Amino acid sequence: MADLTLRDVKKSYGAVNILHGIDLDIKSGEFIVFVGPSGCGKSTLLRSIAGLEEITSGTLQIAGETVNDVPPSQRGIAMVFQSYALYPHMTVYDNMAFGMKIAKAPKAEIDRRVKQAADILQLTPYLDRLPKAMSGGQRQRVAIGRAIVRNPKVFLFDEPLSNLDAALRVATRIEIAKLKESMPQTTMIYVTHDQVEAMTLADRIVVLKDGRIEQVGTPMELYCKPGNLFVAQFIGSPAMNILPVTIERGGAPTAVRLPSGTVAHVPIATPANATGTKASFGVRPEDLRVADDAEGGALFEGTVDYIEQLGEVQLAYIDIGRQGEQLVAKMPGNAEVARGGILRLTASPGNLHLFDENGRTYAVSDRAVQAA
Ligand SMILES: Nc1ncnc2c1ncn2[C@@H]1O[C@H](COP(=O)(O)OP(=O)(O)OP(=O)(O)O)[C@@H](O)[C@H]1O
Repeated sequence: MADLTLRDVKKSYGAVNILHGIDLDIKSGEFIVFVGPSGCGKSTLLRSIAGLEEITSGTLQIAGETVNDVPPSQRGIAMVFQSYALYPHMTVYDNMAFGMKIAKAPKAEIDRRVKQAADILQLTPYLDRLPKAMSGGQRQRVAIGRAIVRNPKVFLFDEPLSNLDAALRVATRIEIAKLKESMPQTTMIYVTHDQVEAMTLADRIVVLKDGRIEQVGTPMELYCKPGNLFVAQFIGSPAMNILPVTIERGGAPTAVRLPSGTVAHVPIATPANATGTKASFGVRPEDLRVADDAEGGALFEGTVDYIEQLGEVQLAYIDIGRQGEQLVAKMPGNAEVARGGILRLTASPGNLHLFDENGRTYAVSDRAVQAA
């Protein structure tokens, strides 16, 4: 059981600032995932929590205790790395027992904990094997087992699945989700590049960019209500379509002029003085559908430039504007879409997004939705 509190945490390497004042509250037992583009500081933040990096300023508390100056081994944390970091000459059992042996724990207690962890991770048949006689997925389970044995308050994972092939990633991801269920008291923090891991494992996702937090929220909050353009385009695959628009009339709903010249009524409230300003209009590829003739005006009309057929779905790249604007639409794999054909597309008003000149979301209000 451990809450974590980060207050104005900064980290520099020499003159280079990497983390610019991170404020974050993590509740005991939460599964938190850090995501963000390469180099944004995810690993640095995780390693700072672990104590493997010393923070330059700010406060880091674990279970109410300020741990800025507490060495990693005394923080009650365990970390699982991408590279497994197993001892090649030791059996699975000895790898898992090693930390407790060093800590001079009683033999019977070590044995009980190793066997319990092996049971959770289905490693019991492999306890006498050496790591080289195991698959990548099994080795990563040993690395996780070694961390479980230490009974940590906080479990840290640094891209633990990125060395595994696609099928093993899926299987091990499910193992980690089940592991979380079997350890509901343990706080877990997980760094990944993988959207699916972030969406499926996280209670809350922390989106980082250039050493700053862009947004913290549940996976569905980030997907449905991204706070800004960056989060809107970072969460979801393929990325949300973004088009430059002008606000024709602020209010609720808001009238926006699309690049094609079409005026769309978006059920999002904007202030009256937004009239005439530039904005960004967003719609996710999966929210676009072919407009029904009976439905009246389509939002977009364009020529299919390219199609990527993925089986279950196909991605249609559609030229829609005079300035070369292109939309991606995710459509059923069996939909009749032809390269060079004309498509008329629309989306439910509730699935439209609007961002101000600075990239911040104009929030959907109930009043605006009713008015649309
Ligand atoms: N020891 C170091 N000395 C100097 N700069 C460093 C050091 N470690 C990391 N950095 C820099 O800090 C920045 C953040 O690195 P970090 O590894 O935390 O990013 P990340 O978000 O985890 O990236 P990735 O997703 O590629 O692993 C990068 O610009 C990196 O070059």
